[in-house]
Formats: sequence, C-alpha cells, structure tokens
Amino acid sequence: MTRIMVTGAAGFIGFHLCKLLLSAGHTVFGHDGMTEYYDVSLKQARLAQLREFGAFTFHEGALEDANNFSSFSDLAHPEVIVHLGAQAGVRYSLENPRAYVDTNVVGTFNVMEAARTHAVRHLLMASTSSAYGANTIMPFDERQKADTPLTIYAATKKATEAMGHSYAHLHDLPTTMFRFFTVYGPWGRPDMAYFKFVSAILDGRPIDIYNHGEMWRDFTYSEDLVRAISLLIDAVPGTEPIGAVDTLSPVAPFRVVNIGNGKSEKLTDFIDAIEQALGITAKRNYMEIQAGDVPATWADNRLLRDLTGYVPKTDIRSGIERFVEWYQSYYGPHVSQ
Ligand SMILES: CC(=O)N[C@H]1[C@@H](OP(=O)(O)OP(=O)(O)OC[C@H]2O[C@@H](n3ccc(=O)[nH]c3=O)[C@H](O)[C@@H]2O)O[C@H](CO)[C@@H](O)[C@@H]1O
Repeated sequence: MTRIMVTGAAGFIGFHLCKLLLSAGHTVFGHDGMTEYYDVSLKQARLAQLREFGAFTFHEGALEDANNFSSFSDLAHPEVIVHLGAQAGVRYSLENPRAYVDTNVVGTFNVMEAARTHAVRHLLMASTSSAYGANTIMPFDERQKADTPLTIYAATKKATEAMGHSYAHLHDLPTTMFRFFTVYGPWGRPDMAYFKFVSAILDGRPIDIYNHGEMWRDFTYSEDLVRAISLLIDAVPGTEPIGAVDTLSPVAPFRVVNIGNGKSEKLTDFIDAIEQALGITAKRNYMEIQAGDVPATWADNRLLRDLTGYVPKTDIRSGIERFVEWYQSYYGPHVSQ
C-alpha cells in the first residue's frame, strides 16, 4: 500500500480520487486551500466523508505558502503525489487573473519541490483540455502543438506542463500531466454548466446558453475520470514509449495524457439530458459566446487506453441522471444551493 499525497482533496475530483484510493487501502494525505471560490460547506461535506477513513490525514493551507506546504509534505513523506489543487474556472480567470498565477504557477512549483525533496516514485499533475486553446484539429491529440491558450487559466496550466518537464529532466522525476475534459458528476463544482443548469431549472430561473448552443464538449464522468487517474498512478513514465501515440519526452520521464470520453457532444443535447432527468423543460436564454471560451473539445484517448487498458465510457444520459439524483438528495428536490 502506498503513501499518496493528494492536493485539492476537498475539491470535486480530489474528493472522488481520495475515496477511491482509501477504499483500495492506500494511505492518503489530503491537502486543500478551502478557498471561497465556491461554497465552502460543499467542500466540508466532501471532507467529512473522507475523514471517516482512518488512513486519511488532512491539512488545510494555501498551495502558494511554501513553508506551510513543505511542513505538511515532510509529515506525509509521500511515495506518490497527485496534484489536483488549483484555482479552477475558465471564466473566473478573466475577473481575478492573479489568483491563477499564485495558486497554479507558484503553488505547483511548491508541489514540484516537495516531489523532488521526497524523491517520489511518480508525480501526477492536473492540466486541462483548455491547454488546446485555439486548436481546431479534432480530436485533440496530445502530440499536437498547444501554444495558443485563450485565457490566463489555460496559460497557467500550460506553464505547469513546461515546469513539470524541466523537473522531470533535471531530477529524473517521473511526471505525468493530465489534460481533463469537462468533468461532471455527483459532488460536482457549482461553477460548472451542469450544476448551474440543474439549480436554475429547479428554481424556475432561465439558463444562460452560450454561443446560442453551438458548443461541443467531451463530457467526462467523475468516477470514470478518477478510475483513469488511479490506473495512471502505476503507469510510471520510464525511458521507452508505450505504443505509437505516446508523448514520452525524449529527454525526461515525462508525458502528457488526455482523460476524456473520446466523444464530442453538442451542448444542447447535454441540456436535453438534464431536462429529461429532471422531467422539467428549461427556460432557455441563448447568448453570445463568452470571452475566452472555446467552441469545441474532443479528446483523442488512445494514449490513455495504451497506458491503462481503460477509457471512460459513461454516456451523458446516465451520468446526468446520477448527478441529478445526488443533487436532489443533497439539496432537497426543489431547493437551490
Ligand atoms: C468553469 C470551468 O472552467 N470549468 C471547467 C470546464 O470548462 P468548460 O467550459 O468545458 O465547462 P463548463 O461546464 O463550464 O461549460 C460547459 C459548456 O457549457 C457552456 N456554458 C457554461 C456555463 C453557462 O452558464 N452556460 C453555458 O452555456 C460553456 O460555454 C461550455 O460550452 O472544463 C475544463 C476542462 O476541459 C476545466 O479546465 C474547467 O475548469
């Protein structure tokens, strides 16, 4: 059993991952900034479930606080680090860009320092499909150039990929960067479309639909995503590429891997699935595209399959049904958050 440190443990993906790792018998050291970017009580409720496991230790602190972070990592003395903590959100990065530089760039540097100090077996860090920026060739393949980020959020995540590569090279630190594709599911993030839509529809409020619904996303269900992460923990980058589409660096034990369903769904079909799960028709407010938003994403997930033998497969209808079920049990049938 492995000592695994997870940053962003009270966050949406971190919570699901910690639960999976703890259930598998690992010792988990969770870290989270508990920031007020969205409802802190939701983060506390996730944490309460993790605290039920005896093998879970939690520490609260800002990622960018180097001393605070290094004292926790000294205590954890991890063999593996999964870095999911971040200032998330594509659209909020237009309002508060500095938070992204502080948490994502400086914070990630602190995590890399901890990984180097403890000579971890594998450092895994979250990047994003937003790193593909203005790319238009679909599906997005990790070997494509990704040099046109459209927001400071995407730019900071792309920066962490470059930072990760340098440490992998300099310190022979096996490093995997994930590019996540629009993750949704129970215990999700209130700033994301599915959460906002369900909440508004139950309240009788209209939903804002950007770019008149001419949007496509590779929607990835949370449980599939964390299963992929847990399998990637054992896919430690070495010196030999695995399969024909590997992104293994020629000069470092480093690779970038997409985690997505490998399907691009139209936003309006996703909304249809939400209406069906709720049995309510939404009041639709069609709007222009928002600054920094990308019209389409679609993951090429062959590398994930080559590395793990697994690809996400939950379809949007069953994933949305499970989200709605959770939402109504958590907030009550007609009460919004
Ligand atoms: C808020 C946010 O950044 N969420 C994540 C999401 O972005 P992403 O933009 O894909 O996810 P969202 O759930 O926020 O939006 C999904 C789709 O719904 C649209 N939409 C959204 C809100 C709304 O009120 N109305 C509306 O029409 C968006 O334009 C998009 O086309 O996936 C990325 C990875 O791929 C992550 O890095 C981001 O952290």
